[in-house]
Amino acid sequence: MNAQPKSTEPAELRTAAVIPAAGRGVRLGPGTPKALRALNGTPMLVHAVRAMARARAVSLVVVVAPPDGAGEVRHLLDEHLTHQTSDGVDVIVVPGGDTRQDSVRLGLAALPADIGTVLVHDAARPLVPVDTVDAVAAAVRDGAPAVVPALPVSDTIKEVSPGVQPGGPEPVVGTPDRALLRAVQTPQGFDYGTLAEAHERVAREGDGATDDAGMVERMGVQVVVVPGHEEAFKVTRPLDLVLAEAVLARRRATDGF
Ligand SMILES: Nc1ccn([C@@H]2O[C@H](COP(=O)(O)OP(=O)(O)OP(=O)(O)O)[C@@H](O)[C@H]2O)c(=O)n1
Ligand SMILES: C[C@](O)(CO)[C@H](O)COP(=O)(O)O
Repeated sequence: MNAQPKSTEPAELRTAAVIPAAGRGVRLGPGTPKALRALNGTPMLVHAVRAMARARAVSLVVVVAPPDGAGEVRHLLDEHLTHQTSDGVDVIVVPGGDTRQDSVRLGLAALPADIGTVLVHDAARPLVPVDTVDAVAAAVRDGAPAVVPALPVSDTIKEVSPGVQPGGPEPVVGTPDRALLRAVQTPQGFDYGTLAEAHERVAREGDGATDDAGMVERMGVQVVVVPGHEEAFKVTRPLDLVLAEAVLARRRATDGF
């Protein structure tokens, strides 16, 4: 558990985390919604909530549950989180939507009026280290309206045009300079007003993005990158579960939790 005291941020400028957890996890395969699947016996979502609650700045966590599963998620969190394991942070649960974007928007709508900074964090990135969360929150609080943690890419990336036949060979149209590419993670941190406006615009105009920062970029707001962490990877496919359980086993062996 983090021994550092919680931030002394004035009440009118509190920081909240919104955790979209309403996805099915189609790429992981059939079964329980992804966020509710267990990693070493504990639901992925519980790991994610603890990771956010441990951050110094965070004083409220909003979990966005599968649309028909808010009651089950509330029950599960009550079962797994004690005052100690949630670092005394309030955790509220709201139902989500059909897309990640809808779910984040519904999470933002549940925030009280005294939130100045929002961290949006995938339930599917359950092992993000607290230092990464703190670094994102600190960058927002230091004045950046939009902050994303990211890592350099290790593969060479090709841009393709659609193949003539689905599943057939795809013509390569370019090879971007790898040194300038970053693989983006969460939590992504925002000034509340900036993110709320971006989501309102997208809902109105219907042009989505695969991450929240992408919506803010479209408004012409400068997004900045801070270092991400290998352990903040997204659990997307079955092999990611194997890696996540190995990371947890290593943490248990080295840190005792
Ligand atoms: N309608 C949705 C879809 C996704 N998410 C959340 O957004 C995060 C990142 O999404 P992803 O990893 O793509 O999850 P899924 O959409 O569940 O995965 P898949 O595309 O394989 O179904 C996850 O925590 C997921 O629960 C959400 O809250 N609401
Ligand atoms: C937000 C995100 O995790 C940043 O990498 C990612 O864009 C989510 O994408 P997905 O389509 O939900 O996997």
